[in-house]
Amino acid sequence: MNAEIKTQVISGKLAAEALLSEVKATTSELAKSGVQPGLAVVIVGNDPASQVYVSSKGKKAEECGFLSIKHELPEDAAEKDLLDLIASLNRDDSIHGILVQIPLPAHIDAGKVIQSISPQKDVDGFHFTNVGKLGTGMLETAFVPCTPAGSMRLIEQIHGKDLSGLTAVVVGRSNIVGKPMASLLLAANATVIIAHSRTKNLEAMCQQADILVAAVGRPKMIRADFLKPGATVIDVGINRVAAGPDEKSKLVGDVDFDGAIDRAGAITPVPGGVGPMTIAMLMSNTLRAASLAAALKIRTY
Ligand SMILES: NC(=O)C1=CN([C@@H]2O[C@H](COP(=O)(O)OP(=O)(O)OC[C@H]3O[C@@H](n4cnc5c(N)ncnc54)[C@H](OP(=O)(O)O)[C@@H]3O)[C@@H](O)[C@H]2O)C=CC1
Ligand SMILES: Nc1nc(=O)c2c([nH]1)NC[C@@H]1CN(c3ccc(C(=O)N[C@@H](CCC(=O)O)C(=O)O)cc3)C=[N+]21
Repeated sequence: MNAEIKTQVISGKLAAEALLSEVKATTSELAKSGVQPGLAVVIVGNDPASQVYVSSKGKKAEECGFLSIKHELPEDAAEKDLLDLIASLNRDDSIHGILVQIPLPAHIDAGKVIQSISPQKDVDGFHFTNVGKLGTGMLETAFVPCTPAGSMRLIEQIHGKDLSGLTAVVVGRSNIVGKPMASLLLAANATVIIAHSRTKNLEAMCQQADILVAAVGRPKMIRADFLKPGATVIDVGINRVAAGPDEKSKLVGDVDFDGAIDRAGAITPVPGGVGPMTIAMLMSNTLRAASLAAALKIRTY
């Protein structure tokens, strides 16, 4: 390890445990007034990676004391069946959060499905209403996408809530990670650069970053020489790669962790970084949805 830089490995696992224990405590408080948060997770098809994520979301929801419901639709389910299911979950008072696992099969219009979820139950923060609130800085009432929200909490551990004067580079511009991440960094006063596949000289761009967020989906693409010494590196990438001829596949991020650790000031590992925070934020968003729904039941006069 570099003698001059003492690199901090940011544990998303620990931060997620801390957040989940807060969620559990607030859930027990809410139970006293007869409210139990309910999360419905919908999965279409049997992609093995999606199955793993969905069951871990269900397990965490139960651990938090939530009502946890899973709906599994076959790969060839009609779009209308999925829309009908969402309509019934929208009407169901015991369900406060609805998550439709992405990706969906190609014959289903994912955009249409996402927009059919009630914005008040959109714990993924993908509905236009929530995207618009985030984009216009109305964070008090928005549901913020879980991965960027979780990443912000990890950044907060290093830099606090106010990122004034810091340059943040987000590599990736997807609607579920890159763009909302950039909006949150901007809302926290960072100067934000969004890089993507058409960016010229990515390496020089990344070297500007006091905070670098990698959300690309390319294993170990961000190397040590992309980093400004001492930078905070948030690795969102989850890439399953072959480990060896007879070994099981393993997970790697978008950052070359072993190289980057000698140059970064702080860095998230994969696994054990952003991933667990994503799931913890989903629980936090579901609790928030349940609390807001309960508050709205109180008479105004
Ligand atoms: N930890 C977690 O909880 C989560 C992790 N992920 C992971 O994060 C990663 C990104 O996910 P997601 O945003 O959905 O992915 P997308 O594939 O939707 O987006 C990838 C982005 O990276 C950009 N990109 C691709 N190649 C390059 C390149 N060579 N140079 C610069 N930019 C490039 C693309 O640019 P362009 O727009 O020009 O095509 C695009 O904006 C994946 O590994 C995914 O598995 C995702 C969600 C949650
Ligand atoms: N509607 C929707 N919302 C999502 O939030 C959503 C989605 N669809 N589709 C897929 C992506 C991906 N995603 C992850 C969540 C947790 C981990 C996670 O916990 N990862 C563990 C490792 C898990 C493992 O070993 O496979 C870790 O990084 O330590 C990873 C990825 C949520 N996504």
